[in-house]
Amino acid sequence: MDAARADAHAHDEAHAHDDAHAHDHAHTPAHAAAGRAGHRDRHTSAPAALRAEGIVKRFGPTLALDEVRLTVRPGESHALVGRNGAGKSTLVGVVTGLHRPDAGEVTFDGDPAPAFGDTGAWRSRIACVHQKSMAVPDLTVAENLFLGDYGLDRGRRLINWRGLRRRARDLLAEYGVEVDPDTRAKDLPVEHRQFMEIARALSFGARLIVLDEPTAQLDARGIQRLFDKLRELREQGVAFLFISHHLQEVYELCTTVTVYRDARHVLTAPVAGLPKADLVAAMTGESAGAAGTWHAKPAGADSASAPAPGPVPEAVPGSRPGSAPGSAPDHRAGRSSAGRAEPVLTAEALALDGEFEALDLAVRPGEVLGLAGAAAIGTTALGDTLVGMRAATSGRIAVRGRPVRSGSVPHALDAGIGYVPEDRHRQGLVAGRSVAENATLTVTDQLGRWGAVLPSRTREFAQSMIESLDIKTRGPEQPVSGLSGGNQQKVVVARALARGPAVLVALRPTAGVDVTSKNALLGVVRRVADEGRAAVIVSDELDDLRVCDRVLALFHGRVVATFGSGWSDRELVAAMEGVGERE
Ligand SMILES: Nc1ncnc2c1ncn2[C@@H]1O[C@H](COP(=O)(O)OP(=O)(O)OP(=O)(O)O)[C@@H](O)[C@H]1O
Repeated sequence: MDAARADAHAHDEAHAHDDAHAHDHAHTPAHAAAGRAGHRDRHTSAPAALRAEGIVKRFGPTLALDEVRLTVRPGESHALVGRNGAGKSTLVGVVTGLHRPDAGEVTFDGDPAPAFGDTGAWRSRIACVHQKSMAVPDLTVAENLFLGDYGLDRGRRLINWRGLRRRARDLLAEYGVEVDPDTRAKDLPVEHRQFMEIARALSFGARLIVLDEPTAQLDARGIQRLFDKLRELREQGVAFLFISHHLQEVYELCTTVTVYRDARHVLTAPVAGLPKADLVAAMTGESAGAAGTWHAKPAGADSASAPAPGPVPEAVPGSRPGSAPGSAPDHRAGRSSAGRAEPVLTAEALALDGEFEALDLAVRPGEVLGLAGAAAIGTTALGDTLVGMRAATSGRIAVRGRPVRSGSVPHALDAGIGYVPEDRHRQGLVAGRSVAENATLTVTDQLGRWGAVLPSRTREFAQSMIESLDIKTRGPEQPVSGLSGGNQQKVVVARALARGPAVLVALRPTAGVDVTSKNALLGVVRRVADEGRAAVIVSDELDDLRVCDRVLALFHGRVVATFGSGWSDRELVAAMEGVGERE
């Protein structure tokens, strides 16, 4: 057992016996707030808002939860963290009445959980605000708030629309949510949609809300407003279970953290005083490696300075428009000659009306270019345009000097542009198909003669991807729908790499990916460039951008600043927020 593991083990031991033990140390502001709000703490034996004990859940041969436990106190912000596939979503499914556990017990405020299938009773106990909207897009906020609950009209055939709107306004006001009840859900910014769903949950009586990666689609200001709102509600005794891969957010918002690893509970501890390295060690079972030192050595130095950049999976033979990893005589050739070499990807006067203004780009061999900016202000549209998802209003794109037809994904693929889309559910994966089939979707023409896909080649190729990207799956044959969210994202990246692209364009590639896999994925992107190809990362995640050699910050569809690799978080964030000064 190494030191870190021993450390994590010590934590396990310290906290394994009784979750409540962790709370002995947790006299945090939240607990004080809960006390002020009239909520008894454990010393006056208040029952837990949620207690799950000995939960077991299997999906076929997969043991997703192995006798895990979780206790959330009234008015507490409790983080549940763990690597992709650790069992977090499955636990949420169990405690929200979505999955029936194979064993174990769930109680709310000391009462047994409602009967399986009694949705009304479950939602008066607990609600989950998902990453993806659960609202009906074409209905207004008021209609969504009271969907399936026309209580004010019970016994009447007609819905009292005016009453509904008034009640919606009262409800939103009660929780301090400033959203117009007449807005259609599809027109709401993500942040307001989340507020609406929180208000809806509270209106059913729930005092415990699960937030599943709530900040995934918010910009920095949106995150602050969300956190302010959550703190305010916590003061009123509302408890939160916060699922996140952003550990700094766990430290900022939560008072207690529980870690699951490989379907098991490994740690529950107060957040204050828990070193981040210990938390990561508990998640991974090993000591945390140095992260984020992508540019530790000057350009042209040996690439060994980057943290654990796993090997880029071998692309399917004969499939690569880009240079083959093995064929690049000098793996660092790209970076060292980045200034001179012909660009791999160019865009000239590229523009898309309403999204971004005419801009020029040149990404050279060995270079990772970052396009930084919130999704809402043109960066996603720019990424989509580079990969053919959207047709530019004007301008040209070329790969190694060869023009690429605008607005055609197949043409972009043939030209050597590999694409990691942002929304893996909509654009990334075919749910019913296996990991192997999904990973090779872009190369089926290379996997057998005359269009026949040879299962053995598909499997072999998928297996190498599974190993290189550390995809947690039962094997290449498992349907992707059975993978955890983060592991699905890795399959999307595998698919983009399958063709050995000349340039890899990745939109927020690490969204939903755990802390260790994030480094592995970014390492793969880095290596694509180090092998003499090129990469573009479109993101507002600072960790994604750290791997870039050059970052262009966009604000309202315009490049407002350019950074080399030595930027500080503050100056890059300021540029993305439109208040930067560096050009
Ligand atoms: N519907 C399902 N069918 C089969 N296996 C499943 C299903 N849902 C989850 N699993 C398996 O259960 C395990 C736990 O998955 P879960 O989604 O709970 O992980 P997670 O911790 O939420 O991961 P992530 O951070 O990637 O979302 C994984 O091995 C996953 O493959």
